[in-house]
Amino acid sequence: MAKLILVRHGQSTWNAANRFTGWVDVPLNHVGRQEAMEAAKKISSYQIDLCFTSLLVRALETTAICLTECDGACSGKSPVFKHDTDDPSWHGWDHYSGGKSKEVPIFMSPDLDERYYGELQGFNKAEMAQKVGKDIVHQWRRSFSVRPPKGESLEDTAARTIPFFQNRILPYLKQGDNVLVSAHGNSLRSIIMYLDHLSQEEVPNLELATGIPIVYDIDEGGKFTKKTVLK
Ligand SMILES: O=C(O)[C@@H](CO)OP(=O)(O)O
Repeated sequence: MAKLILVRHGQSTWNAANRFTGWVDVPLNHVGRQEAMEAAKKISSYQIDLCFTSLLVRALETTAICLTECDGACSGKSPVFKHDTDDPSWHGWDHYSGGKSKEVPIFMSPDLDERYYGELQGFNKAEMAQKVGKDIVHQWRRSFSVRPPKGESLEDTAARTIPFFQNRILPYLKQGDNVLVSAHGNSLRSIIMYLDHLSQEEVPNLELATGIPIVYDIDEGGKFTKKTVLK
């Protein structure tokens, strides 16, 4: 029985300022780092075999804190961020060989990045609601198929996150590995929509808190048998 642990990054500076963030690469604030430390404690009994994260620093920081701020999660192994060794500007792996017994590899992918918020990025959410109306802003933020101006809908986001989940993450779960995924409110909402079989009408009500791990049990056939929210 494998575990899939999904965690939305801790509070970022722009979560705290109530600004549309999307692909703007803002870091965690103090509260976010504390939340990530709490998440680390909550997942410490799971013995994580590998990790996937987006490329955005708030998810990378959350990953690093989750895998270093508790004794259990890495079972004495080193967490190692895996960069693209085909990139000619990359250097550094020549004299290191890792492997499952020594490290917890962390794979980074833009497919797990937050939904792109287009022209809304940087604007305050409450001020935008006053300007264009609460209902329109709610549609932009939570509907499945409505796109924010020049941005991605949740449907667009799902078109990259779900194939990534099926092709890159699920094979590890099927072979019994425990996998941590550190990502974002909407990239994770799209994955949870798929895992929980939520309809387009149900998904607007799905909200994810920062830094709260969600654990799924998966059997050998890749069937999801249980979901636990570690509040
Ligand atoms: O601004 C964003 O990128 C996201 C997540 O913080 O916001 P929302 O919850 O409004 O989709």
